[in-house]
Amino acid sequence: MSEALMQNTTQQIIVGLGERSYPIDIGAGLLSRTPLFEQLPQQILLLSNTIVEPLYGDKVRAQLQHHTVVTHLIEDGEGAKSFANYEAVMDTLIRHNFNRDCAIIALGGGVVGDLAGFVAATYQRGVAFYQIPTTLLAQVDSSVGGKTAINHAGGKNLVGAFYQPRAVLIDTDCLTTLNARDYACGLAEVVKYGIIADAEFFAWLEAHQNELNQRDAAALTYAIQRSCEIKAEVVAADEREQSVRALLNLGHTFGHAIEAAHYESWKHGEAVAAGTIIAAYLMHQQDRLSSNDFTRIETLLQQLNLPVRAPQMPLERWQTFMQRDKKVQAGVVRLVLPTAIGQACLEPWSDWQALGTAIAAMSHPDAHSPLL
Ligand SMILES: NC(=O)c1ccc[n+]([C@@H]2O[C@H](COP(=O)([O-])OP(=O)(O)OC[C@H]3O[C@@H](n4cnc5c(N)ncnc54)[C@H](O)[C@@H]3O)[C@@H](O)[C@H]2O)c1
Ligand SMILES: O=C(O)C(=O)C[C@@H](O)[C@H](O)[C@H](O)COP(=O)(O)O
Ligand SMILES: [Zn+2]
Repeated sequence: MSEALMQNTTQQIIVGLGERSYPIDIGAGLLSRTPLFEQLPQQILLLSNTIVEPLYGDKVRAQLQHHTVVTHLIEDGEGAKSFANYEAVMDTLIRHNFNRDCAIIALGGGVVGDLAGFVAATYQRGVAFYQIPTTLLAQVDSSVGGKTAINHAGGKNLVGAFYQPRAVLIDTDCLTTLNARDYACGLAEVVKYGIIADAEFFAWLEAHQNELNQRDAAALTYAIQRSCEIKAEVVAADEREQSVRALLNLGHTFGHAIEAAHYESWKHGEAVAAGTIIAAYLMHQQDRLSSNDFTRIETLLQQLNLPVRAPQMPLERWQTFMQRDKKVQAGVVRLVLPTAIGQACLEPWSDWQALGTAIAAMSHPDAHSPLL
């Protein structure tokens, strides 16, 4: 048992959604805790992938010995958030006669969590859902807030549902096995919270970038905790993205276009980092973000091993994907735009010329992760 668990240093954050409120527990070694979750039903589907299950599957199943557990594994990678896997998981549930009082536990990163959540939202019109996120990105972002989805060839997350988990269990020890690129991806979403909501947190990230890059346990736990606090607060205020929740999409309108065009070579966090720079540059160009703040954003992302230039694509290609963004209203793209560190707004944007200039300035033919 890890020292943190023995000292009982679990942090708990509540996502306040009335009767659908749920806890996020954060700590080292939590996978060895009994029970993993309160009031789990008898039938459990453990959804994981071929990378994560060999690492942590036994630990989870060891805590579920009094339950009937069926494990379903999907392949690794963004491509697994697919209609084919959605159907395959449904087949497993039906083949094993899972009833509506079953539970689905997601063990993995954002891909596993998003697919598991969408299955949980729709199997027999909705069954209990639990998240055990194992990437930094999933721990700070995707496991919290109930956005679930699969991808379509026409774009990211185009088919999905808002469906909240019953609980989220974050074992920070899982991050020891994560590769450097996926670790950096999580930091992109952490930086996002600083930019949209908390200038002090952003300054803390600048001051602690060395510790974060070295995965220092204390720094990492604080970064996860603060990120989850911000996300929980935003989701509680606007569960279905009618207003303030849209800010969590900073960099994503551009980022999703990059991902959709380059699923093989760009990971979500990397695309979000490059998208954030485009949004920041656009505001800087319009004199609505100071050059000091623009430079701070660019520098921090670089220091955290994230790309700060997007791949080059014709403007029409950007436009095709961006027009499918879920924030589009009456055909007009709405962008999340940083106006200062700690502050952002959501704005309709129809000036494609200015957008094209910003995209071109922040794109590069050799753009890719600095860790490649
Ligand atoms: N629902 C939301 O609110 C939300 C938020 C952000 C991102 N997302 C989605 O999440 C996905 C990205 O998530 P991600 O970055 O976790 O990607 P991912 O799920 O593909 O995981 C990244 C890689 O890490 C591996 N992995 C996972 N845990 C590991 C561990 N502990 N040790 C070693 N390897 C491990 C995975 O097998 C994969 O190869 C995207 O599809 C994105 O759209 C959703
Ligand atoms: O929780 C949210 O709200 C977010 O936007 C979080 C994002 O980091 C995440 O990538 C989300 O899946 C994007 O959602 P989408 O609605 O743009 O598909
Ligand atoms: Zn994201």
